[in-house]
Amino acid sequence: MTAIRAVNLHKRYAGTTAVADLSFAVEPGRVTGFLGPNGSGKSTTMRMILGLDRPSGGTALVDGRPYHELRHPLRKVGALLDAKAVHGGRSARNHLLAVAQSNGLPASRVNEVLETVGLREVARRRVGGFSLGMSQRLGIAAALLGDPEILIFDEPVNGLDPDGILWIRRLMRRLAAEGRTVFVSSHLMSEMAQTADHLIVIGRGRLIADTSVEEFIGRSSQGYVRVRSPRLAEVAELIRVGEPNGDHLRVTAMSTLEIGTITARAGIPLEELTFVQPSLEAAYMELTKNSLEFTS
Ligand SMILES: Nc1ncnc2c1ncn2[C@@H]1O[C@H](COP(=O)(O)OP(=O)(O)OP(=O)(O)O)[C@@H](O)[C@H]1O
Repeated sequence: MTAIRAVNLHKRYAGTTAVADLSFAVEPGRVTGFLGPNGSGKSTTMRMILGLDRPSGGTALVDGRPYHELRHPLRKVGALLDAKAVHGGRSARNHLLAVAQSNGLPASRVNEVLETVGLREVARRRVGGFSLGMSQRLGIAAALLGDPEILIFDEPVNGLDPDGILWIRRLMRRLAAEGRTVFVSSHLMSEMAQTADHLIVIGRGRLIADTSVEEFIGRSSQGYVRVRSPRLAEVAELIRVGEPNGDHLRVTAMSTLEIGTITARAGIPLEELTFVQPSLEAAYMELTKNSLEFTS
């Protein structure tokens, strides 16, 4: 059963289209990365899934229903959107107790989730004094309170130190291994490559790719050969398949050996003949380059 489904989702704010005709499905038992540059509409989409924003068109379904029709929403879906959006005067424990009580969840869950996120020792401290990493952990504790099948995390590693990042990655992998649905946004390909099984990539509110991470890596690891020569025009004419790119040629249809053999036979000197394996980040930049809100 598909856990989250967006069908022709659309969101317009005055003067801005934040999400445009967006359709995708998020399946259980894996981590699905929701990837896109800043301002591409990830938070808006997540807010529509969670019933916090009303779509201008289309629908967002959680377990086959709009969020507001779920009988026990927190038992179905837990979310971390903005970690700092909690009452700073309360202790971590009281914050979680308030969430549990107002949602008909047993108070016994509070200690369990405090333990899971490693905040037991600081449970009585005021949330207002928490670091960003501690706040993220608290937000995740709140998301886990109802022991939900579906988890939605918006940029959970933003601003965390390496320990915190590793911890969140492991937690997400564990939740998915338990058969839960994990839908997590990020603007960093490198982060998603290490955490996600599947990717939904958007740019300017539109779907760019819906693919497994494996496939994405496979597709983007084709590479090309960079050729530089003081007689570049002659090289281009000889090999015919090179694409001029500034002071060099980019060749995808020939190997370094083929190019080297042809140019050696013609007696043309080369300054450079390199096989370039693009990084995942580079592949992602290439994919989204036309959909950046601002380019520097
Ligand atoms: N309440 C709002 N009113 C007006 N415009 C908004 C509002 N919320 C978002 N937007 C606009 O909608 C677009 C998408 O924003 P959104 O926050 O969903 O993107 P994002 O991918 O989550 O970005 P980021 O990674 O920077 O959080 C942006 O152009 C943003 O300025």
